[in-house]
Amino acid sequence: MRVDVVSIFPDYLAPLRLSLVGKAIETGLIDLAVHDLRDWTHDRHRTVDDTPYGGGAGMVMRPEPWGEALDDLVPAGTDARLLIMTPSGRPFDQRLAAELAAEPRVIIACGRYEGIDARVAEHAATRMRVDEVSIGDYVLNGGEAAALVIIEAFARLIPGVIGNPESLAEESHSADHDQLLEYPVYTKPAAWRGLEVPEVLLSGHHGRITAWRHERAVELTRRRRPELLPDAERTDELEVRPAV
Ligand SMILES: NC(=S)c1ccno1
Repeated sequence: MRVDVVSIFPDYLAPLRLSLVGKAIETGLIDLAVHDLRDWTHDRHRTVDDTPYGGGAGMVMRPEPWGEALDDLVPAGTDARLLIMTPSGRPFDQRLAAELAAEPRVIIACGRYEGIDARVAEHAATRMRVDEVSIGDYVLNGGEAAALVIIEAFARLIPGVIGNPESLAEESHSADHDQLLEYPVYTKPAAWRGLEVPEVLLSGHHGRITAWRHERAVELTRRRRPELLPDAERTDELEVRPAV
């Protein structure tokens, strides 16, 4: 899989060279290229922004550098998916992460200032798939932090990136886990500061352990994210429990 990231702060993406994503890049599972948008400017000051039409505070990213960058990175006839990081985008979730993990090429545009001229997405959509994506209902100073989150979320789903694919099966929000939140996990010691590991987990009874874990996942999801509950697990009774 080829991933291109375009930013005016390319060094912000340096952490991608670490840990599992970094190893996937080293082994060639992921081909990552990070580009400086200013390489597609032609003036002495390498200008990427200008004042907004219609007035208002702040600056808007000019369309020309983005247009030329996408022309170079996505030649005509190339199958690619462009992601534009913006707080006004569609919510990023595990389902979209799984979609992206199956893409041959992803280009991520990291906006700054008040955002990227809207015509960039409009023009790009005439020749590639474009998604304006948000990692949450909050505003960052730019799209770079969002790009780090999204790349990590989909890269780990690419076969071979995670050593043991079994560990993906029961994670929060995974399709194999009915999109439930993950059950609580424990390791040695069995007793710590007066707190005991739930006895069932020490029983060696795999059927009971599986049932207990599912019950905890449903209970946690009902308490923290009831909208994620599958219909089969929804109940009408109001459960009053300590907020944990
Ligand atoms: N919430 C997202 S993705 C964002 C990008 C820039 N600012 O916020």
